[in-house]
Amino acid sequence: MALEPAMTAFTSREALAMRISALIATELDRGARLNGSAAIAVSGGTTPKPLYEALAERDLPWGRIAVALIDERWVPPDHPRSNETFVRNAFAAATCARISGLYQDGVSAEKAAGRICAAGDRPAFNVVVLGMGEDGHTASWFPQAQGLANALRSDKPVCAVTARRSEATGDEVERITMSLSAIAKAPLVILTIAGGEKRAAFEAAMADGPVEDMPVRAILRARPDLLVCWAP
Ligand SMILES: O=C(O)[C@H](O)[C@@H](O)[C@H](O)[C@H](O)COP(=O)(O)O
Repeated sequence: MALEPAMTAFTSREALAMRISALIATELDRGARLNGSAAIAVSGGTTPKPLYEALAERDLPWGRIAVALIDERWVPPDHPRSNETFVRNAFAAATCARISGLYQDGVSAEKAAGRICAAGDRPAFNVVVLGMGEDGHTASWFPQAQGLANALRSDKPVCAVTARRSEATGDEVERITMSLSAIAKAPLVILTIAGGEKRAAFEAAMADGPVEDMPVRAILRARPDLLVCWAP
């Protein structure tokens, strides 16, 4: 029987944050001890805030731990929707953490992705923390988005995607995101979701169907060992 991701249901978002921050801390501490440094790639959004805050309180060698973004809405750090600023605020307690963003002022996401790939300085991540939208997107792999196929097949660490503009929120269209190949390399891949709608979306994503319709399927199928954590 093919291995498939199993969901761990927590009684609350706080319980998820406490348990999973302990698991992540163990992985980062081990990496820092064995290799001298460790790295975690994190999603933006809102759900993971308690998890990041709990992790930032952990007693870790933060000066040797890189915290990098999985993706970025193509807005500057002073924009209210900046993932970089969300992450910097959530990890504020880890004052020595080496936090880096993806946004580059004055250039397109495509141009910045090319520069980042050429620089070749994205770390090998010990842990990746994904979120998921109710439409089945993860990272910035949006359904039917321009650039999605490339993000799912490229061997480059990051690429640009043009998401569909949300009429409701007028969300920005241009994004930069880690590729499937980069995310799937991490020893520990964690997907955190919250609420009934996202649980239903996850169940739908677990069913057969095109990756283009629910791109989270790409990582569920590439890494059926990933840890799916749900809270009400
Ligand atoms: O830029 C982003 O929004 C994130 O990187 C995105 O992939 C996020 O993980 C999902 O949209 C879920 O967001 P929530 O967890 O806030 O619902």
